Amino acid sequence: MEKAEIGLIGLGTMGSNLALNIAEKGHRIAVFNRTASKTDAFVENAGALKGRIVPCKSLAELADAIRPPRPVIIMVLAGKPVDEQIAALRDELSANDIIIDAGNANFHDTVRRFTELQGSGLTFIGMGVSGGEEGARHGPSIMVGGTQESWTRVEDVLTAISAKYKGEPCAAWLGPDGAGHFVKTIHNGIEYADMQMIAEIYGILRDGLAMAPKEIAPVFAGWNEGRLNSYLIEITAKVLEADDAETGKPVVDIILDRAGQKGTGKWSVIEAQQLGIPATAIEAAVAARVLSSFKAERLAAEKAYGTLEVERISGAKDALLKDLELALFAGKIAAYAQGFAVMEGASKEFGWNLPMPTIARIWRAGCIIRSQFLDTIAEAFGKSGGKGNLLMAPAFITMMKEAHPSLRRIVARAAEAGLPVPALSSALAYFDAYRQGRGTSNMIQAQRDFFGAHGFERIDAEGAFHGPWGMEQG
Ligand SMILES: NC(=O)C1=CN([C@@H]2O[C@H](COP(=O)(O)OP(=O)(O)OC[C@H]3O[C@@H](n4cnc5c(N)ncnc54)[C@H](OP(=O)(O)O)[C@@H]3O)[C@@H](O)[C@H]2O)C=CC1
Ligand SMILES: O=C(CO)[C@H](O)[C@H](O)COP(=O)(O)O
Repeated sequence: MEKAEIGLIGLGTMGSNLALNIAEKGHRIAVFNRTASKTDAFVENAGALKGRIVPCKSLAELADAIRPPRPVIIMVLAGKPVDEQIAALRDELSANDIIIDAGNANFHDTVRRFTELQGSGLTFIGMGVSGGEEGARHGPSIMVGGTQESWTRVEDVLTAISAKYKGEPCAAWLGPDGAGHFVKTIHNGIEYADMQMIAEIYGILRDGLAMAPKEIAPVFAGWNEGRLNSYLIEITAKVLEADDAETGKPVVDIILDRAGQKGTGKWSVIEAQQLGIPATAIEAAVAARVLSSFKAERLAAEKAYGTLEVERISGAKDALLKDLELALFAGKIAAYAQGFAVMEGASKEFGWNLPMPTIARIWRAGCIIRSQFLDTIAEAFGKSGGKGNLLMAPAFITMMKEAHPSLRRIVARAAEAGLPVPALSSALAYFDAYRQGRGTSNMIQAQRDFFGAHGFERIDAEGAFHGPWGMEQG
């Protein structure tokens, strides 16, 4: 039988679609799934692509079906399952074969796996893939970490299956070992912030203006035609339009307000904290998902404090909608500035030399946060080389100057109305603190020195000083 060019393990949502994408681009692919019945069903439903798919019932069969040197993609749940698959593959593969972990791995695991495989003859690639089901099938954004030499060996197939932005492939080698998975993690952190801020604006429209889903849908659809144009805004409008077949009610109204999460948002926040880079909008988004999961506690608290009235915001609706659009845009700028700053911090810390303009470019299509906005970021980073906070790029200074007064008004009105906007208000506070030449941490320094003799710097002299606190010092 003709040998396959590539193998794939894990025929779940992402793996099955990625396998079809690879087959569609003309590559013969061998596939294996832990639950064999899924492999059979997958091949059965592969239609015209069936002839390019080699179903395998074991990893030995999979290895035998691929022409060496073998590239094998693992697309299973993150964590232990990946380690188990790598351990089992090591017995079946030989020198020069490449193992590619394409799931959402924690980059620390990727660095460890990369190191463990060094000297084994096998090569390891940690690859972030974004785009969900649809992206995997028709073109995801692909973020590769590993040796540059290993990237050249798989570049053709990965660029072929990736999304294209005006003909440019959204796949790139971003740096050694964990670089690809780190960038994918921060992509997801930004995704969390984007989604949370959209949900907060939806909350203002629903509870502040008492608008029904079908009234809100055209608002988002309209914004999708302007500066907020993005996949997430587009699907938000579609979500708001959809009805539940069983009840006839808008689907969004029957979905429980308890958000799930698989870990990438939390990893983003942990890494931001470890690197000492503020990522407050992302942190707020992760915390909001956690708080959303305390459903019973929230219901009890609502009972204790009393239910707030719906329709809490009044005034000229057109002006308010314009403010909401600009507020969301300003929040988005701050959240992306934070995400890119975390990547810049990691790049320095781990010596990765992450190519920021390339990252912005490969996020313009295929991935969940794809947007017109990323093209603006790519352009700004193209000029600056991607160094420094996005908030200091000339184009972003202009945009933020126009948009931040709206963010300020919306956060203030939401606070007055009792509507929670944690990500938007964190974004605003970050911006206000970032642009404040003289902040208030002189007081923190005074307090630290008062109770702990930690010392402080003066504005008018070099050196370390103590305050006149006397015996009260702790
Ligand atoms: N869904 C999405 O939008 C995206 C997901 N990802 C990432 O891709 C990866 C796969 O996700 P997705 O396809 O959604 O997940 P699914 O739940 O759809 O599929 C999971 C796959 O993992 C396999 N698997 C689970 N546990 C084990 C194990 N212990 N040993 C061997 N195989 C195992 C399953 O096999 P079996 O059929 O036998 O259970 C199945 O093939 C994850 O890392 C996810 O975070 C990345 C981008 C987007
Ligand atoms: O990687 C993805 C999108 O980019 C996955 O859909 C991921 O599952 C999203 O994260 P979470 O499940 O935590 O919301």
